[in-house]
Parts: sequence; C-alpha cells; structure tokens
Amino acid sequence: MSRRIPCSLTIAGTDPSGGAGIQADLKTFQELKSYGMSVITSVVAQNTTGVQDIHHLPIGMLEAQLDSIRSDMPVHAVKTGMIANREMMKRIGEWLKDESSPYVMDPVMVAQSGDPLIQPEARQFLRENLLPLTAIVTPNIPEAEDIIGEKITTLEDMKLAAESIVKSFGAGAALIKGGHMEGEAIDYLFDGTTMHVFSSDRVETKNTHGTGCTYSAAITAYLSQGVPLVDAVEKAKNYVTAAIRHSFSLGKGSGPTNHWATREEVFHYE
Ligand SMILES: Nc1ncnc2c1ncn2[C@@H]1O[C@H](COP(=O)(O)OP(=O)(O)OP(=O)(O)O)[C@@H](O)[C@H]1O
Ligand SMILES: Cc1ncc(COP(=O)(O)O)c(N)n1
Repeated sequence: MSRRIPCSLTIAGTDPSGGAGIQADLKTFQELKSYGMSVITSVVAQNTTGVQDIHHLPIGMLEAQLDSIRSDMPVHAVKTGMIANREMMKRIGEWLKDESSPYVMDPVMVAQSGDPLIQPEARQFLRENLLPLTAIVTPNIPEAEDIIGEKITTLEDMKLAAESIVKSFGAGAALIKGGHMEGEAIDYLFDGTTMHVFSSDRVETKNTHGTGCTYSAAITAYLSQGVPLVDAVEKAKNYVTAAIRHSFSLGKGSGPTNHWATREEVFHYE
C-alpha cells in the first residue's frame, strides 16, 4: 500500500553550528521521517557561545523562496522560528493566510545566549497578526510574558498564560514551556478546551542550545503525518527530552542537543 509522503516546512533563521534554527529543524524533520524543506529569513553567524553577526535576506528573496515552495511542493505542516522584522512577518503572514496545513509558531525573540533575534517593535505585529493564524504557539516563559504582558512565576501562572494566549490572543493552542523554571521540566498545553501537562525529569546539563527549535520542529513533523495535536506534543516532548538527555558537549558554550538520540543504537560520547 502506498502512503502519502509527509512534508514539513520551516521558515526561520540559520545556525552554522547546527544546534538551532533551520539546521535543527531539518535534522528533526529527517529524524522523525517527515520530508524537510526550508525558507531562510536571516543568515545568522552564531555558535554555542552566542550570536556574532546577522544578515537579513532581502524581502524579494524571502518572497521568491515562499513562491518556490507554493508553486511546486506539498506542505503538510509549517513552522516559523526567527522572523526578524515586521516586513518579513507581513509577507509570511500573507503566505500563511493561503496555507491550509497546520501552522506551528515558535515565537523566537532572543537566543539562549541573550542576543536579540527580532526587532522589539516587531513583537506586537507577531502577536496581533501571526498568532491568530496558528494551530499552536510554543513560547518559553519570557516569550509568554512578552505576549500576555504579565510576569509568570508559578505553575498556576503558566496555565493562566496558556489559556489567555488562546482565549484573548487568538492562538489555536498554546504550549508554555517550563525550561526556565526550577525543578521538573513541566510544559502546559491549552488546546482551547482542556489543559494538558507534559513533564519530565530535569537533565543536569548546560547543553540545551536549540531545544525550543527542536521541540517545535518535532511537533510540526508529527502534525505533517496527521498525528492529532495533543499526541503530537506528547511525542515531541519525548523526543526533545531524549535529545537533551544525550546532548553533545560540543563548542565552548551551551552545546547542541542530540537529534538522533531516539535511534535504537544510542552511543555515548566523551
Ligand atoms: N534541563 C532540561 N532537562 C529536561 N528538559 C528540559 C531542560 N531544559 C528545557 N527542557 C525542556 O525542553 C523544552 C524546551 O524548553 P525551553 O523552555 O528551554 O524552551 P526554549 O527556551 O524555547 O529553548 P531554549 O532554552 O533553547 O531557548 C521544554 O519541553 C522544556 O521543558
Ligand atoms: C536562527 C535561530 N533561531 C532560533 C534560535 C533560538 O534557539 P535557542 O533559544 O534554543 O538557542 C537561535 N539561537 N537561532
């Protein structure tokens, strides 16, 4: 019996060191057996220690890439990561309005190193124009605080934020990631009707560069295969947890996660 080839698209910035951005997304799509495609917004010179330089592609080149996909390739799920400015957001929003596949937004604002990845004035545009198009948005705590305009300090606050992002800001569903909280790594998903919780033991490691990208890419890959949203998040949580547990001590800073950690033969490295 022949089966549809699941196809995932990421629209995001790059990471030459391979842990975050487009590179992390494509590795994740490949690992989870979804055909991976990418539209690049910005070329970022970065590594495990931080961001060294950023070059935003001209708008025409962004549009040309989006057209290349639309005119030729099937898309069964799409995610966005770093979109640096309003102009890019506007074009991507127009493209997404004509897209019928589920849209996963990782509302990337700063790199883990603290370096800003989007212009401050673009945040409002993201909130007002792209958020309502999502099937799911996946903010970490600082990103969720930025969206709702309130501090999040407790697990109860995380749940309230998830509900508010859906009910007041129009997201299809909201997954608030607790990587920045103490203790267990707890995430809350509000899908419009029910609050779901996904939790794992915290792995004692500094090598978490790209966890957010990897998580949202995994959700996208599962959605492209027709897995229902809550199951897709559960499977993606298992994937990202394994990728953190077997992460790599590469580079001088926060090392990358291990995208092949769920393969049967997991090697251990120095
Ligand atoms: N040390 C850890 N051990 C286990 N799980 C973790 C750890 N740190 C983060 N996570 C989990 O990884 C996923 C990504 O969460 P996080 O809040 O770190 O996102 P992010 O901030 O977007 O990513 P990044 O830290 O790369 O910027 C979540 O499921 C979170 O619970
Ligand atoms: C191009 C790009 N997109 C996203 C991130 C965030 O990744 P992280 O917060 O996991 O370092 C990044 N560092 N670079």
